Amino acid sequence: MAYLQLDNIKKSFGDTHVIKGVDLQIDKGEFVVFVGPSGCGKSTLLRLIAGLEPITSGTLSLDGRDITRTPSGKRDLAMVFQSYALYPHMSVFDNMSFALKLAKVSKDVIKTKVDHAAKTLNLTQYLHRTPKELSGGQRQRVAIGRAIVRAPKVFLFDEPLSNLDAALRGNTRVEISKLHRALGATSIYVTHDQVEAMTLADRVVVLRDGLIEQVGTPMELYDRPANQFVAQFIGMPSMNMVQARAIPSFAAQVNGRLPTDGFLGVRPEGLRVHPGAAPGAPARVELVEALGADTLIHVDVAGVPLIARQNERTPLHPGDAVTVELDPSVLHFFNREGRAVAA
Ligand SMILES: Nc1ncnc2c1ncn2[C@@H]1O[C@H](COP(=O)(O)OP(=O)(O)OP(=O)(O)O)[C@@H](O)[C@H]1O
Repeated sequence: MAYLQLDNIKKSFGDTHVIKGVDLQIDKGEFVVFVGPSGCGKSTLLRLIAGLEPITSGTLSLDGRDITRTPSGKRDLAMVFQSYALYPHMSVFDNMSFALKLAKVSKDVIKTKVDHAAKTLNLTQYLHRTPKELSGGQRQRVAIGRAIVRAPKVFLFDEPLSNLDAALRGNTRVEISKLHRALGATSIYVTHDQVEAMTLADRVVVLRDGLIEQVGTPMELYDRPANQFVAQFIGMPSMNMVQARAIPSFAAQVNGRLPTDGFLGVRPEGLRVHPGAAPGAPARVELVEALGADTLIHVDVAGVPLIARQNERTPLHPGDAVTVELDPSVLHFFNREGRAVAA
């Protein structure tokens, strides 16, 4: 049995079925990230694991113990929220030690644990401050510290970085990643952010409409998506999706390998854009987005809008006539139902 095991977990709010039967095994020490479109049930699934919502049916077990009906406080899990949920009138030290005090841990042990967590999170110099005297990133680190001192079996993170600005988000993400490497704690993390999912996760769980679409390492999902939904959800910009016969020169190139009523998927880096006429599909440039390190070129190929990414800068402009070439080594094929078929 896995360290944390979800067997056919379902959740309904009245007549609304939100989680429709989730099976998942998480190993000790794993960092698992839940992603999916808004409303797919990521937070609800996390809250079911945390015990903040009752599970309608199914079994949840942790370290060999059935905790399906165990109250939240007795599950040995710690949750870090987007909103920090710190006590505003208490110092950082008191915020971090609160749960230990409640558990009647001795003062000396509390001090050792809080000092250690503060050191790990670079918070030592702020221990006497109150939350309002801290930046957003520091507050979130206090919230994480509060979880660390409890040494829970599993850390649960619900979009912990979404209130931070882009730069702080990046820094705090790196800190969470280092922290995970240092502590090796089993973690489940809900996010909207692709970069967080790809960089933090040992495995990513892609959810849609209350069900798991695919579970895999970030690169497995990127390189071998099981279906069109995962293919287009993972990766920015999304994988280009072209009906088999929409672009004749592409159809000729993949001839026989793609179901005739299926779809060809190609990531932006799998398209090459050449100025003027060349072997490939004739196209027109719609938009050029220079991002600094790379460039996104939006093209119209036989009425199909596609996005190409290239590392070098481009002299191309909207309206230019170009040719789009497929890199045959990175193609994805999907059948009519959207399931991946062997390339
Ligand atoms: N207490 C509740 N009562 C009724 N419906 C609820 C309740 N909580 C959540 N839902 C519904 O369950 C669905 C899943 O919500 P959930 O918050 O888990 O989605 P999510 O994937 O985390 O979304 P987001 O990314 O927008 O936060 C939504 O349709 C939501 O409206």
